[in-house]
Amino acid sequence: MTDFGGVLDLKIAYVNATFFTLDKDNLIFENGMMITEDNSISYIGQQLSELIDVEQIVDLKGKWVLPGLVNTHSHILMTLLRGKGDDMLLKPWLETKIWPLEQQYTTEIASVSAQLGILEMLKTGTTTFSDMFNPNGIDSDEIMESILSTGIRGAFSHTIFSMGSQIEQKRNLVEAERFAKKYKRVADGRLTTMVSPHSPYACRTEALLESLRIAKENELMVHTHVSETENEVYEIEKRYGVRPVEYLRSLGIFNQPTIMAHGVVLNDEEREILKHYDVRVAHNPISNLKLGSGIADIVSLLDSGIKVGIATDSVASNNNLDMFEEMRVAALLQKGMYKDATKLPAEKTLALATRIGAEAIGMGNTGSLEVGKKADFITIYPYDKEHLQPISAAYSHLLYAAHGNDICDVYIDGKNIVKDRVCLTIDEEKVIAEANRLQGKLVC
Ligand SMILES: CSC[C@H]1O[C@@H](n2cnc3c(O)ncnc32)[C@H](O)[C@@H]1O
Ligand SMILES: [Zn+2]
Repeated sequence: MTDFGGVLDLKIAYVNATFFTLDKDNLIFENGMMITEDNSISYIGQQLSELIDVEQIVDLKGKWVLPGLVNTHSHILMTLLRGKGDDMLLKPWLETKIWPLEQQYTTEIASVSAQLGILEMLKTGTTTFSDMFNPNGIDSDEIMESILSTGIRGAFSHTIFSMGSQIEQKRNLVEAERFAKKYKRVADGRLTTMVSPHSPYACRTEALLESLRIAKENELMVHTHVSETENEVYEIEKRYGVRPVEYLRSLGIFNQPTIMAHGVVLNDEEREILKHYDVRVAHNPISNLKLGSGIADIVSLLDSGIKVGIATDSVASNNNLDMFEEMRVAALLQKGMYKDATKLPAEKTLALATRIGAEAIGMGNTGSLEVGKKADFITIYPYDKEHLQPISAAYSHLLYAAHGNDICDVYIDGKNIVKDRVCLTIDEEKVIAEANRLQGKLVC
């Protein structure tokens, strides 16, 4: 595979900015400085008067600098399905709209979807994401090649289903395993893989057990949809006599590091199981609202000591990939649900969308501005933005007032990927034109 840009081994100082570390101490350095070497952060703190061996100085003049956002659950190949299935509950949405549309997929549609989705992610400040690919009729090698070239960081999986025949399921598993092995460590770990059985309702027991075997043998995380709706819990109880969490636990899935998307319908006993096995939850507040699934009780998950990340799900149920919007909705929902405005305060919610989200997907080498972590960061210039005035309360503005379009620059692995709102790795005009040409081929 071609590796976008090779390894960057310059020593660079970023100066004249306010740095929000979002580390455990939530340090803020006004008039601060960050030095990066070999794609990692080697200094963060007050501006130093003497710079030793620095080869380049980047003046960030008045900008806010924060770690890149981490989207813990998405389906980037669904980006061309934006607006093609609104105002429906999950089950009919999947069965009568999304799955028939995904049957029409070609590698070209998937590839343009990936480029458009990543363009949107990058330009709204997401530097890392964890994604489940739709496996129908696509050449995942071509898709991975095009994702690699964008410069983004992520963990990808070829989703495992058992909805067709045994032969189709077998083919699906073989491809998922090949994919998981091949892309386990690409571009110095910038791209990696997970193993993704779709859900307890769309996978037979044998497919879940095979997924577990692949994850174990290759030391990979499991990423799956669990307890998204009341209907799912009812269906699984009817099929297996136990709720989804107990069913997956009984199969041994949680013996492998696991991230489950949704967790909308959980009780205290299930939260205890998740905590015991260190299962992480990807919270998709907007998708859960739009599909009428409900509101996940994030406060109880966090109180139980469970790691929670924030996520968008796909644009077919969101309908954008703006993590600023997602964070704000996540915080407001918990306040409203608990009738308690102290729930999910700004700093905590930002931590879920950065450091804690990164840890939840096993990529703890990013997500905060700390010495030794990857140089993945984003900037905002607040001074010319009326909705970020007065500038006094930065954490508050980042959560309650900012939006994705405020992002000015994006750096990943120390490389400048977005500069003054222009993406340097994707031909924006071409991707948008291709997306508009191809979307007409998807009909349902
Ligand atoms: C594109 S990857 C795998 C598979 O997941 C389906 N999907 C997308 N969003 C959801 C969701 O919220 N719950 C369950 N399944 C979902 C998608 O259609 C793909 O087939
Ligand atoms: Zn999903």
